[in-house]
Amino acid sequence: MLDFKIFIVEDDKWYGNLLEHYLSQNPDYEVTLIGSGKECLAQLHRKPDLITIDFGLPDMNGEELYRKIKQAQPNVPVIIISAQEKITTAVDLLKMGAEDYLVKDENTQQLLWKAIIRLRENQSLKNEITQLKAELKTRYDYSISIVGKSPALQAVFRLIDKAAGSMINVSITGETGTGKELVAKAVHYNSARSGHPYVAVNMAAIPKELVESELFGYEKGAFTGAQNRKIGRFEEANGGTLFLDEIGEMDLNIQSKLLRVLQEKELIRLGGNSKIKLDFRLVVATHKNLADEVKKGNFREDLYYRIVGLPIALPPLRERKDDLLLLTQFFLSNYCKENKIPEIRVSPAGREKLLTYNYPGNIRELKSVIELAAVMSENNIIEPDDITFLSGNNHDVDTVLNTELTLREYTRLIIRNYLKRYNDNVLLVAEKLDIGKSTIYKMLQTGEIEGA
Ligand SMILES: Nc1ncnc2c1ncn2[C@@H]1O[C@H](COP(=O)(O)OP(=O)(O)OP(=O)(O)O)[C@@H](O)[C@H]1O
Repeated sequence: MLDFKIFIVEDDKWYGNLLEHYLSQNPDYEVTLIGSGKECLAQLHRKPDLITIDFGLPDMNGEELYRKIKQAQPNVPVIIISAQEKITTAVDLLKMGAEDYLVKDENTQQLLWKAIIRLRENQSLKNEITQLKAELKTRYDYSISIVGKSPALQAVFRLIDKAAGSMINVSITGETGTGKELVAKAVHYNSARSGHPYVAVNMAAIPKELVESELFGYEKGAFTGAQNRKIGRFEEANGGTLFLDEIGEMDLNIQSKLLRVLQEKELIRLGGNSKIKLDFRLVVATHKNLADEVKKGNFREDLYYRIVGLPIALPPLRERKDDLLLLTQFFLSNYCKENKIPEIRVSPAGREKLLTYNYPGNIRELKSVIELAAVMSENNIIEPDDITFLSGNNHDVDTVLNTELTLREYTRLIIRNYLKRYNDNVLLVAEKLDIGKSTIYKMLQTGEIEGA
């Protein structure tokens, strides 16, 4: 460990030597005794980790020296040691940011010893927090966490930059598992609001009757069971970003309340009467086409225009197959690192198989497929047999069409597939495909298709 440099500024030589001797018992401490304020300032270039100053120095008083030290080195901790017990002086210095204020008596050395230990513990916590914050930032440095080189994704990156650099609302659309939440986080953590909260609420996951209290919060006694005040999610996001996922699921009554909050930038908790000022950036996401929902009367038009802000549309994975192998590599290497196992590769035939599937669950599904394949693989190589597609539909539409079957054969393939999906329920399959049930029965009778 590097030595911890301590300056003791004390004009009483005997007392200074006492402190120096006492603190030097710790071999990690490099203690320097300094006799005056001026000399202390002259030595600051040595970058001490802590300075203790005697309040009553002959050349300048403790407060003046404190200010000068802080001007030169704002981050160095300073402990004041004083012969006088004037509370107001102590309070003033502590308010100005002094680390501690110790009164000279027979316990001073021990108190100082303890104060230094406390200080170092706090410093190591602070360092840890700074390091964690830096890590968090790289985690959301989207060029690392959002993988993809396809032109479609590059366009998304440019929009994330635009959104992060402004305060505009953002609306993200895309099928399930395309990375909507990842984009919302990237916008927040790269924006000027990154030091403030990021609050995510999934509208589809909150029971209807709880939505209002969850979003707006409530005062004690607002309704039966409201035993304490609860801060709502809007308020929690104050200063930061509120991410409303699946906004298309929000019911019309809540939509009008959200609109009011956005217009007035304030809310009243349920059962309360004081207005609370709000300031957050709204990011919404949906897998639905909101403009269509507006046409159908399911979504308020005025709210739609308020929230649409900067739209970011995420392409489905099947439309950017050039990213698929990159993502595969990314998930595989994460998997191996997390499980502390040697690198696993995908064989050329395995890669072919991965590329023929259409991934209705998009990147989330690819991740699960890859992790399962990694578990199933032998000798650190993923072969086609190790790969199982989760939706049970191994046929990418393009692949099926390229097989060039006859119409009769296509019909057979489709009916067989549906019967498998709906547990041989002929009536349901006939209804789903909008064909007569007798067509299916006939094919079953002649053995053209076989039931389960
Ligand atoms: N481009 C990408 N690079 C790396 N991982 C990604 C990428 N896109 C998505 N993922 C991963 O895929 C999973 C699903 O992403 P996310 O939850 O952001 O999708 P979503 O669109 O919000 O899904 P849903 O609509 O179902 O809520 C997550 O594990 C996420 O980390």
